[in-house]
Amino acid sequence: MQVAPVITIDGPSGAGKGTISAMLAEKLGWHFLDSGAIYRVLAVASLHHQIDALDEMGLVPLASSLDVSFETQSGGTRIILEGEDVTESIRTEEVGAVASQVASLPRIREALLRRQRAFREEPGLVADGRDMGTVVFPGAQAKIFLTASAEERAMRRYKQLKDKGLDVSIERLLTDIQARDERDINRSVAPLVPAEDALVLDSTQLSITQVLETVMQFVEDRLQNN
Ligand SMILES: Nc1ncnc2c1ncn2[C@@H]1O[C@H](COP(=O)(O)OP(=O)(O)OP(=O)(O)O)[C@@H](O)[C@H]1O
Ligand SMILES: Nc1ccn([C@@H]2O[C@H](COP(=O)(O)O)[C@@H](O)[C@H]2O)c(=O)n1
Repeated sequence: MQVAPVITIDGPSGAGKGTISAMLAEKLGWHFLDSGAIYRVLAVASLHHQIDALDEMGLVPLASSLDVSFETQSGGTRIILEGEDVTESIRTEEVGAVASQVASLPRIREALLRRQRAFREEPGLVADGRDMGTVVFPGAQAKIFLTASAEERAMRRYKQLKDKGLDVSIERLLTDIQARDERDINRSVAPLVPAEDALVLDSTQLSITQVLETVMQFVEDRLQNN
């Protein structure tokens, strides 16, 4: 049976995965999976239900039956958790930190696998995360590992949050990013690591346009030769 093609974009927090994945999906007219949003939603659900972020057995039923929907509207995708719009509230650094704790639990990752794979639909999928090319879609047609220095990623996040009118400290953002990197890289399951067949792209010195051009060229080449 023919299955829809997949392009995976993995990498650390703030590397630009979401930005590039959304642009690529738009250009190709493909679906887009922001897998980090699923972990973030679970983090918020754990707070709602007062389940500790490291209580693996307590979180499994919640992860397996997570009441979340991704509703595409003209202004973008709205994320609805248990009837509440959490599109903006899942984006805080605090929720990101809880998400990375929840994501370190093997049974939680297992419980979320099917939900992520269900996004693979015709005409194709661009999937953004940490383990898209290594675990969730190992047979993807093109895999990219997008990275940048922690200092550059903290600076990008700082500008992003300042633009939203939030008062943040760059030192604190850098510490948070380094802690999240450490947890994502060193966890026992699905650690943050480039897939063997991934294009590793360091965007520290590259603009969004330059990254998109490089990624597009690589993807076109892979899709033609697959
Ligand atoms: N090459 C780049 N140069 C400058 N700024 C960039 C670049 N790529 C992305 N950005 C900006 O950096 C910020 C973070 O990007 P983005 O949210 O896409 O990162 P991410 O890897 O998806 O992070 P996370 O995994 O935490 O969701 C955004 O404000 C985005 O516009
Ligand atoms: N495939 C993934 C995606 C995300 N995570 C974890 O979730 C945290 C939040 O992700 P963002 O991309 O929205 O920042 C992230 O720090 C990871 O710990 C994951 O493990 N696997």
